[in-house]
Amino acid sequence: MTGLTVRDAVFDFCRRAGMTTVFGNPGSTELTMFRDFPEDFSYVLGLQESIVVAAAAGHALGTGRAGLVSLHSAGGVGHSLGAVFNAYRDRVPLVVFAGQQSRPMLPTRPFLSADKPAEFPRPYVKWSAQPERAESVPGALAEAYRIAMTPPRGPVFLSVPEDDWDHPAEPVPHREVHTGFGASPEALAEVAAALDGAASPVLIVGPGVEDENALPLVVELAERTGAHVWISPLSGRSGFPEDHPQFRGFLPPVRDQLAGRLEGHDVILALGAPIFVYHVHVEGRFIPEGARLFHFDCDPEQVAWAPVGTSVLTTIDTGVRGLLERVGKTERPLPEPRLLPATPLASTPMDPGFVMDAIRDLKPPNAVIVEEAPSHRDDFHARVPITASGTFLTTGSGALGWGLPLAVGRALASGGERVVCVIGDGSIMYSVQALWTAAQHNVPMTVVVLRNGGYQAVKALGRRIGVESVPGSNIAGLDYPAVAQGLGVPGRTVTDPAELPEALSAGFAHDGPFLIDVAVSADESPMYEPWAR
Ligand SMILES: O=C(O)C(=O)c1ccccc1
Repeated sequence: MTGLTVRDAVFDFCRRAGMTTVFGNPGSTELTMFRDFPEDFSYVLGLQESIVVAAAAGHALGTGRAGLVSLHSAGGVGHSLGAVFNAYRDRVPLVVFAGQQSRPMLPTRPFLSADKPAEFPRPYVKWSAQPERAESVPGALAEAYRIAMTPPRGPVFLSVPEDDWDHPAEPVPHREVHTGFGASPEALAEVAAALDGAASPVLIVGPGVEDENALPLVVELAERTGAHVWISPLSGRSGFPEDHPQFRGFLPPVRDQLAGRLEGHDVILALGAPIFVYHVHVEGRFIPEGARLFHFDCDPEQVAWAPVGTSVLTTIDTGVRGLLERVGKTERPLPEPRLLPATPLASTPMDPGFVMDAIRDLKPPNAVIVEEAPSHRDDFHARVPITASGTFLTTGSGALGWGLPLAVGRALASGGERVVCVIGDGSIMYSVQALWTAAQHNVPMTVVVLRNGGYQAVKALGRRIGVESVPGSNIAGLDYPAVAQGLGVPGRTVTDPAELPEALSAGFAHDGPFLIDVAVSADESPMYEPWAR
């Protein structure tokens, strides 16, 4: 025997994996996990479990390592699940520990205990277990971690009864796992031939490109082929330099509109992008008639359910590298340059576009934008071009309450860059306690609340189908700077457009978190129906 406990072996493994920041919210069933908490680990407290998970995700996206999470038994896991759903769909690697009552108590269903703990977070975890024996916990963690980090990455879940942590255990042997994998030469030759022979190819860049640090390769492929480039609908990451002359914009999450944007292209190559994320149902073609679609992704399930096209199971870096070895240089006409929309006139309340343009012009050059302002998403993308990999994050899956804690976690991983969280007044209230964590750690984050007084995206989606009045969609009467102040974050309200530049500049330069609440006008048009505008 080595004299080690399960706890020693677990922390030793986490240390070797670079997971030394625990995002958590503790309870009695986790007390034994934290006996003699190692000095080289830190614990970041979130005041509710969905905040804990989203902050760990922001940290993971900032560091490139898996996030480490500790949740309280059944209730805590329940609170976290909306964020776990986003982490799963957005492919963020997280190792989630959950507490559990001691094994001898479990037969009589004690207070706080989880029934069928491994089933609770499914299907939104890649792997889930409560090991049969205490001494199996470290090995189960190693397996879980490797699964979390294997493309497509995602959350894994480990329920550990509290009496397991003091149990003797062996250390986990060191192992390496190389997780990239590639397409067959035949598949690459087929796609390369299609690109070479295309009259007008188009690339659709999805979040997988950033996940795999493949952006330089994708830019090279775009320039080699002269293809137009779109970002996939509702992508949760930046994907392509939006000031590049070949960049065309974001595809709409509506089937017929999306196919319309691709009209005129004969060869479509989707890279790390699901085909396709839609938000509302409309009948129609997936892609234009006669076009050939090729789809590169690392997820066997996605290549199975993709409704059209030829899928190639590959990680994006290896797949694109393989294409670059085979595709010739073709000069094709560049698309018309994209123009920024005109800045709206100053008004009270302010047009949201007026605020976005000011954010674009005044934000620090290395800022990372975290966006959760659903009714302004299209306008935001049109006005604030993202030009560097890793500098835009949002939910690609839709569970709100993710953006603010994601920004806090990303700011905790900051190497000097400022995080600018652009968020709706509806969105921020799902997880506003995340401001407290931001204040405790004095993170470099500026929150800009676009306050339009309601769940405007829901109203706008209602308008597109003739539901003119949506019950429960007004949320006026909240004082956001006062709420922030109560959680330890200074803030101010701006109603006069003339004050906005000074307020933003001061907020971006503030030492620590700062909140700016801006009264904006509510858009009256239906969502996703541009012809109605
Ligand atoms: O459609 C919705 O109800 C919704 O919650 C949502 C989430 C993100 C963006 C837009 C709408």
